[in-house]
Amino acid sequence: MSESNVFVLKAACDATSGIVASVTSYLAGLGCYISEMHQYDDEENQRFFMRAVCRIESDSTTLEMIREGFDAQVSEFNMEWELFDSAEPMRVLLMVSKFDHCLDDLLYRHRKGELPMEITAIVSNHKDLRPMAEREGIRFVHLPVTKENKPEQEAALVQIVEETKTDLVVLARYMQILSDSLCKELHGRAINIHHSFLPGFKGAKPYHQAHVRGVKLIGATAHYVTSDLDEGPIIEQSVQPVDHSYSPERLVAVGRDTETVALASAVRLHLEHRVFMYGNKTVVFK
Ligand SMILES: Nc1nc2c(c(=O)[nH]1)N[C@@H](CN(C=O)c1ccc(C(=O)N[C@@H](CCC(=O)O)C(=O)O)cc1)CN2
Repeated sequence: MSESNVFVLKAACDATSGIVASVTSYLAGLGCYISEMHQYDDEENQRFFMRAVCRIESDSTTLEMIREGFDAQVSEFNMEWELFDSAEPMRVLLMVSKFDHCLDDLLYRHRKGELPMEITAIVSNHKDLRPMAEREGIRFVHLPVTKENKPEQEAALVQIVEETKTDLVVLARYMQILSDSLCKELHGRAINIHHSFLPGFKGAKPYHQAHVRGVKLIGATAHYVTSDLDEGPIIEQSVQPVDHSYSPERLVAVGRDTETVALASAVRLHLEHRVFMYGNKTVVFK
């Protein structure tokens, strides 16, 4: 794929002075124009984060050259960094069970060009949504999961992730709990949508819990998947006001909207390299 002249730099290191000056002078020296820049200094943990969108304006500079010289430039900072070519959309595998609203929404936004991604496959533990995938001309893989075949089916999923060079797995209402080993394999590259405003109402039936509790707000939470169910670093949340007159069914209907909004936003933020995982939290440059 042709290299574009636009790239995104993500970097993090222990906080100290001179980081921004060192990075921006290096990029300017190579004829790069910085069109967008965010930085955050976590004073509590002395950790520094930055994201820059840059355009190469020099004909003699390539992204590979920038990568090759970067470590030497920032060696004093022991920096974790990555450069992403904006012409290379992330490769994304979507997982779903029976509820179709999040998958449908992501496919619509992708069709409208809102989500810069290559969809590598749609994987489901049920056959119900195969027609939705086929309508879009996307490979559909049915991997039914039982307690007995879970390791085998998860191994099949990992093989698909590897053979399709998938960068990100999105659990768009996939209702099976991923094993610890799969969570480790997909660390930092699997996003789940939980149908409640975490930390409230974990587990498979949050709307009924919300109704019983009589909440006045319901919502959804998009988070990175970890072995601890519904405990992963939160990327995005969305809420809607409700009241005593809402039946569980109406709560589910309103909840669907919060799920699609939260998940689409979280996926877009990840695709645009705007999210840093940091302990069990995130830093997000919107
Ligand atoms: N390792 C993780 N796996 C998954 C997570 C996660 O946070 N960590 N999130 C879930 C999604 N989810 C809530 O958002 C969720 C899905 C399913 C269940 C559950 O209890 N499932 C039962 C089976 C239900 C069924 O077959 O329909 C189970 O797996 O025994 C709880 C929460 C996705 N995976």
